Amino acid sequence: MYILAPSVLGADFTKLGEQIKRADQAGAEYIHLDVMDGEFVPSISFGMPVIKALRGITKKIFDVHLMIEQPERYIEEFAACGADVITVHVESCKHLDRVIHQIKETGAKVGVALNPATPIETIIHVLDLVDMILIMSVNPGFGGQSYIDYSTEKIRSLRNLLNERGLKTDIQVDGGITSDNVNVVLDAGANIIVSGTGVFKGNLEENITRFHEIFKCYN
Ligand SMILES: O=C(CO)[C@@H](O)[C@H](O)COP(=O)(O)O
Ligand SMILES: [Fe+2]
Repeated sequence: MYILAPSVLGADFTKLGEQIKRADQAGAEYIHLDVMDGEFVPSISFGMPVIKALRGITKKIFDVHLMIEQPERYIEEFAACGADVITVHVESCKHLDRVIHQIKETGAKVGVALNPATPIETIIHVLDLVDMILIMSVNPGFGGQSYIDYSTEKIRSLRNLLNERGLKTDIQVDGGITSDNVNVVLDAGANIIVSGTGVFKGNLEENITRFHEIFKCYN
C-alpha cells in the first residue's frame, strides 16, 4: 500500500489547522509531525501541545517523527496526545530494543529511523519487531533540503533484505521528495512518502493529487 505523509513542517504555520484539514480532504493518508529538540538536531520545532490541538481537527494517522535525545522520556506522552505511529532514531536510543517495546506497550505502531550515514546493519536484529523503517534522505533538522542520492541504494538494499526475510515492513522515506523525484524512491522499494515542501509549496490539492496519480502506477 502506498501512502503520502505530508510533513507539517512545510506548512504555513499561520494557517496550520486549515492546511491540515485541506491535506486531509485532499486524501493524504498520514500527517507527518516532526518533533525537534535543538539537541539531537540543530532546530526546535513543536511538541505535545501542538499535536494534541491538531488531534481535534483530523482523524488521519498521526505519524510522529521524534528527532529528540532520549525519546524514552516522552513516549507515553506522545501516545496520549494522539500519535498513531511513533518513530525514534537509532542514533538517539542507547537501548533501542527497550524503546521499541515501550512504544508497543502504548498501542502505537513502531517506526525506527536511520540518518543518511547510518548503515542498515544497525537494525538487522530488530527488523521483525518494527512496523516501519524510516530512511532519512536528508540530514534531519530542516525542511526544504535536497535529496541525498545514495539514499536510493540504501532503500533498495533494505527492501531486498526485508524480502529475503519474508517481511512486508513499511519503508518510509523522508527528505527532499517531490512529485518530480518520487519515482526514484518508489522504484527502489519505499512505500510511505514524506513530503513537506513538495506538498505545501504551491497548490496543496494539486500536489497531493499528483503524488497519488504516480502511486497508482505502483499499486
Ligand atoms: O524530518 C524532516 C526533516 O528533519 C522532514 O520530515 C522534513 O520536514 C521534510 O521536508 P521536505 O524535505 O519534504 O521539505
Ligand atoms: Fe520527518
